[in-house]
Amino acid sequence: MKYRESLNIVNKDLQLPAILAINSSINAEESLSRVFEVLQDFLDADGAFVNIFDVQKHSIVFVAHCRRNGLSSPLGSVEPPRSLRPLKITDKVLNCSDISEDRFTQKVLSECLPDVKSYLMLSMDKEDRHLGVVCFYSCHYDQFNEAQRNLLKSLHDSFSLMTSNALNSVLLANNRDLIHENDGLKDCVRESRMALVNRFTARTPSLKEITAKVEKVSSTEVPMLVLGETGCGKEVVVNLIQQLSKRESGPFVKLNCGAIPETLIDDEFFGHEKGAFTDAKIQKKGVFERACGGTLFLDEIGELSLAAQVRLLRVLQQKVVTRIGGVQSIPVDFRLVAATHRDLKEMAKEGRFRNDLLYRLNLFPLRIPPLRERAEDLIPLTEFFLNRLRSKYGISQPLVLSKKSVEQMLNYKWPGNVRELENTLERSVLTSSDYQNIRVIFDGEAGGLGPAMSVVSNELIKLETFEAMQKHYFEAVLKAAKGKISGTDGAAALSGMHPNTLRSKLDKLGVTFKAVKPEL
Ligand SMILES: Nc1ncnc2c1ncn2[C@@H]1O[C@H](COP(=O)(O)OP(=O)(O)OP(=O)(O)O)[C@@H](O)[C@H]1O
Repeated sequence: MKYRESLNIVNKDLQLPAILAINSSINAEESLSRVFEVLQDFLDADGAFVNIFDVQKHSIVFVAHCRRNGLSSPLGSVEPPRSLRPLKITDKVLNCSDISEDRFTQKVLSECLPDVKSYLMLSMDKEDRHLGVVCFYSCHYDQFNEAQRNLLKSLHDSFSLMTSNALNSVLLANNRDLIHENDGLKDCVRESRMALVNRFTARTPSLKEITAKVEKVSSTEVPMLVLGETGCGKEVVVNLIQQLSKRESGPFVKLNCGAIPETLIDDEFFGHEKGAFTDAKIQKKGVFERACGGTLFLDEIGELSLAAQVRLLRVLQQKVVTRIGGVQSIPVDFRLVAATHRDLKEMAKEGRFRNDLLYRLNLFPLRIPPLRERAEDLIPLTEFFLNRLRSKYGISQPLVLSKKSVEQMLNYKWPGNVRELENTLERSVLTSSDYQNIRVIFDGEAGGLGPAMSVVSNELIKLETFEAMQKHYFEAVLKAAKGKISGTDGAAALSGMHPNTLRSKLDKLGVTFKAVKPEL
């Protein structure tokens, strides 16, 4: 046999053990060190490495490295040199006898393996995409011959598998990093959203108790039903549920069932295809579809007709919807939170609410007690609202309720609950002439439920709109200040506001004034 032909013959004695060594592990480091052991005498290489190209991070990542003396050190990753191009590797393996002829590789290895002088390099590509390389190197020039190159060429497919496994591991790790980063970002968003909720919600003792319950089930997907009289804070609690849930970054879709006429409920629920009816100019998604991946809040669920309840139940069971005029079944994935001031059990007994729907909704009911049963909440809520009013109206001094008013408030029944408290305080502050001794004016329409009603003068109970009240108040203040805005005896000082805030307030209310000349 001629010398040249003998070089083309692959060393069969080594081929099979090498393939077995490569395939012995899915861990690239283990495979490489095993195959290196099999090939090291034949190749007479000083070391070998595998690197892959990470497209996401645009870097060359060394995933495995081993050296003849058994020592290997992690090589990390490097950015591909921008101004240089890699050598084109034809016929699967490149035999480079002098690294200075391949400036790209020379640059890539300059930091981590500066002593490399020659190498056999297998290029791993898939459909025009470069995956990485497997390289056996020497610290001497002109180390490798054709027989060695042929052997590596015959192992190309096995090395390919090893490289793509390594690439997958890197991509998985990247994914994990991204998930981690995403979780971190979600935590940040959640914290800032919670801070926002905290800013607009008084952390009353009852609310803390409710929040603890909500947190307990926050990792589950159970539907929740929030019960309570009107104005007691059901929506506040629903917002908390959403913010504490796993779906907090998903959509939060609200539908007030009491505000939708029966004829439109299907359209709200299911949406429609373009052209489904005369007015259907464009396609519309229903609430179930819009809430996909997030939370659907059905407020006033007790107002749903029996027919609409059937349709809701079907969606909850089958988790698919079809738009009006459509044929396609669209899968929907949402968490349901419902609220009502009605007694659904009573309604079910009377046949006005479906038992099967109630059963589904009532897995985790949260009852918010009316304000009259939450004496411990009254003071923190009052403080919270008074502080909010101060910043809303730019009042610099603290707002203090009269002692008598506080007593009346504690005895009052608050039929309109927290909403009534909020409105009552706003009205009282706006009509008060002494912020250090504010007399609370209770709701005249409340039906004489509290003792306070008797002490409020009828004239005040004939309530005007807030705007009109404010207008009258500021006109009176201006009159008392003889039209002066600033200064110690000016209207701003009298109303405890900054002069600029007062001017813009007067502007908004359309209060015109002229400075009145002091009488001589
Ligand atoms: N803990 C709280 N802190 C601050 N404001 C609150 C709190 N609870 C309720 N409120 C306020 O009271 C008002 C009524 O609350 P909310 O709308 O949540 O009540 P609701 O029970 O959903 O009422 P409805 O049955 O009429 O829909 C809102 O302005 C809300 O901001």
